[in-house]
Amino acid sequence: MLLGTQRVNAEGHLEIGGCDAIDLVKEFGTPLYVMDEETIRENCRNYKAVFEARYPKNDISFASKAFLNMAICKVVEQEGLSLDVASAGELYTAIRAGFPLDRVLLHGNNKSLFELEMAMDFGVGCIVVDNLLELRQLKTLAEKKGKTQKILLRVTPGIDPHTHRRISTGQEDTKFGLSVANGDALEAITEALEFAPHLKITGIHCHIGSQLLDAHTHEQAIDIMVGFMRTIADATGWMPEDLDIGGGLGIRYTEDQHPPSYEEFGDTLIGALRAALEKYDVPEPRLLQEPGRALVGETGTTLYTVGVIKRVNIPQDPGTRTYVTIDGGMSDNPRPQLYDAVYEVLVANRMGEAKDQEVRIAGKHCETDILIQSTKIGHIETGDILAVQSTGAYNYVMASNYNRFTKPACVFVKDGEADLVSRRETLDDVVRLDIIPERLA
Ligand SMILES: Cc1ncc(COP(=O)(O)O)c(C=O)c1O
Ligand SMILES: N[C@@H](CCCC[NH3+])C(=O)O
Repeated sequence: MLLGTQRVNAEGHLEIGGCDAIDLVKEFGTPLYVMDEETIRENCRNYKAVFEARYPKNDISFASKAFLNMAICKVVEQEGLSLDVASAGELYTAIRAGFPLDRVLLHGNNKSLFELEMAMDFGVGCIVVDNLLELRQLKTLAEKKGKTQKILLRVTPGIDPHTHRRISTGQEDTKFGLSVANGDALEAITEALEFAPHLKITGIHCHIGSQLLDAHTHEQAIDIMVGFMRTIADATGWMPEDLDIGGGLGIRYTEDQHPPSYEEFGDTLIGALRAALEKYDVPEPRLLQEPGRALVGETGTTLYTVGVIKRVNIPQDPGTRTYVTIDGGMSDNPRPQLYDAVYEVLVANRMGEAKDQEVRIAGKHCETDILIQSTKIGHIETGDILAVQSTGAYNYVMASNYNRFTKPACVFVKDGEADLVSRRETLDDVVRLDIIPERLA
């Protein structure tokens, strides 16, 4: 499977964004996160175009938790998307990149007073309120500052999206949002309306889960959310103007995964929305979405250098297993450990070869950090370059310094050019926050 601008060039090497992966390794080293800028841009444009064609009253925010640095803020801004941030750090990145803050939404299930105040002081367009404590704190802050803050209320539609349990958020038993079913959400909305003019609630939000490989749960969520809009209007006389259905569309990590195309997803969502608007007699809201993974996931490739190759005996047939060890692991991609995530791998310097041996790809941490349990590749030697695909979402942003590894560099490739957008950490970076107190010196 080749994704985005990935190609095999005349040397039999993997090429991304017109750049030979082996040249990238020579220039930037490994592990290396390579992001295919043209495909990110195309994805932003296509996703937007799909919804604009089907339901013009809409706005798409990129969920920056999936991939964030200052360079992506520029790309997202240039492509006309809004930005969803979920912490002071994500917000600060947007601020430092000069992202228009009226196009930023702030999320978080336990926002600190510092985060709320920062958002208000910098003029963040919308704060997605998760709970009553936050609602009341925000009202007090807005009153003190003499400002009107736009908000959405995050609600729990009470449906299980059937994805990995650690990335399911739409069910009743969740730390996120307030329940539609037990009346908590309606109570909070009634209170929010009383907080005018300090708070201006414009609508409701839900996010049901991530890496969803069909649109069925989104359809259910839309029905519940629009039904809830009717309930709100009947109970309070106020009809929400905004309906935010979060993100969640899945991507291809392996060839056998078949998420809906943007078009299919758009058809299903807008079909469900129109049906629900009619069913509950609700006027057209502005439809907001926050895709993360679907815009960047398939655009990332991580390059690693192969080190130790070890054959070990195992009790079962055929009796041996080959461990191919890379120069990274769970510190640059914790997803296999956290979510049993699966990945495909290419040998970037031997692209045309028959895949005739089964191997296990292991990391170099003091853990059994297996990146890929079992995969077929061709001939492999120490020094070869492995390219793990679909690492554009929740990899770079989830990297850690476990075992005091230095975090890898990240490059954007486009039209044969490669630009460093986040440099590799140095050993000095690893100790830069350490302090030896005087009594230990
Ligand atoms: C509130 C919210 N919005 C958007 C997203 C983006 O999700 P995804 O990357 O699955 O599109 C998430 C993460 O799952 C989220 O929690
Ligand atoms: N980090 C998760 C996704 C979390 C979604 C954010 N709400 C993953 O890698 O799949």
